[in-house]
Amino acid sequence: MSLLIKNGRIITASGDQVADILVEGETIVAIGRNLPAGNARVIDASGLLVFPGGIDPHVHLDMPFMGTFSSDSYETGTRAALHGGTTMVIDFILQKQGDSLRHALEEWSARADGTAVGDYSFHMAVTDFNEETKKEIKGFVDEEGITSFKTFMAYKGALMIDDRQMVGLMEEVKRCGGLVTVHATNGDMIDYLIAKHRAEGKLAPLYHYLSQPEVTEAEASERFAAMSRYTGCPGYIVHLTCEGALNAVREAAKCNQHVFVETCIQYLLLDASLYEKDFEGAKWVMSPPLREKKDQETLWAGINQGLVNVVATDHCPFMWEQKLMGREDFSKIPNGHPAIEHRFELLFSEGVQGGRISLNRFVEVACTNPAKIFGMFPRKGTLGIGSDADIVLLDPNEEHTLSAKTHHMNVDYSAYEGRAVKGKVKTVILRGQVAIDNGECHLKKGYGQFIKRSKVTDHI
Ligand SMILES: NC(=O)NCCC(=O)O
Ligand SMILES: [Zn+2]
Ligand SMILES: [Zn+2]
Repeated sequence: MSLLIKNGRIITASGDQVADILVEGETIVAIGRNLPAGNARVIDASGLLVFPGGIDPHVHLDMPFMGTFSSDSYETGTRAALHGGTTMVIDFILQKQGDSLRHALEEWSARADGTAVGDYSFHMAVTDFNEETKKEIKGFVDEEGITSFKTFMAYKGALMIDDRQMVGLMEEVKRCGGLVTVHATNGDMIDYLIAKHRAEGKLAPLYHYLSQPEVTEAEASERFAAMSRYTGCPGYIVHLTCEGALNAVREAAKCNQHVFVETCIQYLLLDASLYEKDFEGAKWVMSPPLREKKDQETLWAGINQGLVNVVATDHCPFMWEQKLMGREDFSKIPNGHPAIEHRFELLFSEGVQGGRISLNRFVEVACTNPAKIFGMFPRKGTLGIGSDADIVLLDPNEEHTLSAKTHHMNVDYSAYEGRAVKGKVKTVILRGQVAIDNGECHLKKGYGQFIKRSKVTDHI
C-alpha cells in the first residue's frame, strides 16, 4: 500500500520544511514538494506538524515487580503509546538472581511476541553478574540484537548489583560492543533510610520520598560515571531526576566520556509536593521520587545544554488496588506511574508550546536520540528516505484535557488528571500502516515487531 502525506510541516532533529512524504510499503521513499499521488491514499496534513514516531526507551509492561505485575500488557501498553504518538518502546527483561539471561529472555518474549501492537525492543537487566552470565553477553549483542544491559544500584536484595559486578559487566559489555544503562541511586543508603523510617513508625508515602534524598542519586551517578570512565564502557543513566546527579554528569562530560542521560516527563512537570496528599501520594510513588522545582529547571536547561539526551517515561502502571498494598507501609507500595500515552503530547505542550525547547530539540529527545543511542538510527527516529514510515501528525493548536476517563492505558487513575494540554496527536503511521486516526486504533494485536538493534560501537 502507498500513502502520500501532503503539505505537512515536517520536523526532524535538524530540519523544518513544508513538503509531502511518499510511503511505499513500510518505508519512506520520497520527501519533496508536489509529489504525484499516483495510486497512493492521500492524507492531508495542511496545518499539522509531521514528526518521526516517538520512541520511549524506558517502559515496564507486564512486569513482575514488588509482588505483583505492572498493569499494562504489551497489547494495551503499546496501543496506548500509539494513541499518544509513540510508535516504539524499549522494555526491560529482568534476570532472576541465580538464573540465566537466556531464561529471562524466553520468559519476556513469551509475553510480548504476538501481542504487541506497536514496535518494541528489550534492554537486558543483569541482576546477577557472574562467570556464567559473562558468557551470555556476546550472544545477546551479536545474535539477539539486544545491545544494552541494564543495572540497578538500588532495590537491595532484589535487583541490585554491587560495584564489583558492575565493573566486571562493564568490561565485558565494552568488549562486546554494547552499552550499560543504570538506575543510579545508592541502594545501601536507601535501604538504611527505609528501615529507619519504618522503625520510627513513619509509614506514609511521604517517607518514600524522604528515604531517597538527592544525595543518594548524585553519589551513585558520580560512581557510575567513574566506573564507566575507568572501563571505557559507554554508559546511560536512566530516569535522572535532580541537579546533584546532573552535575555529576556535567563533570564526566568534561572528560569527553559517553555517559548519556535520560530524564522522564514526570521529573520535568511534577514535584514532591504531591507526596503531602496523605495516601493519595501513592499515585506518584516511584523510584527515584519526584523532586523539587529547582530540579525541574535544571533538567529543562540540561536538555538545551545537550546534557540530557532523552525524555522517556519509566511507564510502570499499577491499579489503585495494587497501590493499596502499601496502605500501611510506604515500602510496600508498588513503585511506578502511568505515562506511556502522554509523554509526546506533554513534552510538546510544556516544552515547545511553553517556550522551553525548540521543535528540533523536541524531536531530538523524543525520537532521534533514543534511536541513535540504542542502535536503530536512521531506520527509526527520523523522517528520511529509507527510514521506516513511523510518522506522527499533530495539531499544534488543539487543546484537550488528560483524564483516566479518556486514556487508553490499563490503569484506573491518571497521574495527570485534569491537566490541560495544547497539541493533539491526530494520525499515527507505523511502518506504513495507519495505526491511529481520530482516536481510533486500526492495528491489530501482534502487528508490533521486535526490532533488532546494532552494536553501540557501530554508531558512537
Ligand atoms: N521507577 C519505578 O518506580 N518503577 C519501575 C522500576 C524502575 O525503573 O526502577
Ligand atoms: Zn529504575
Ligand atoms: Zn524503570
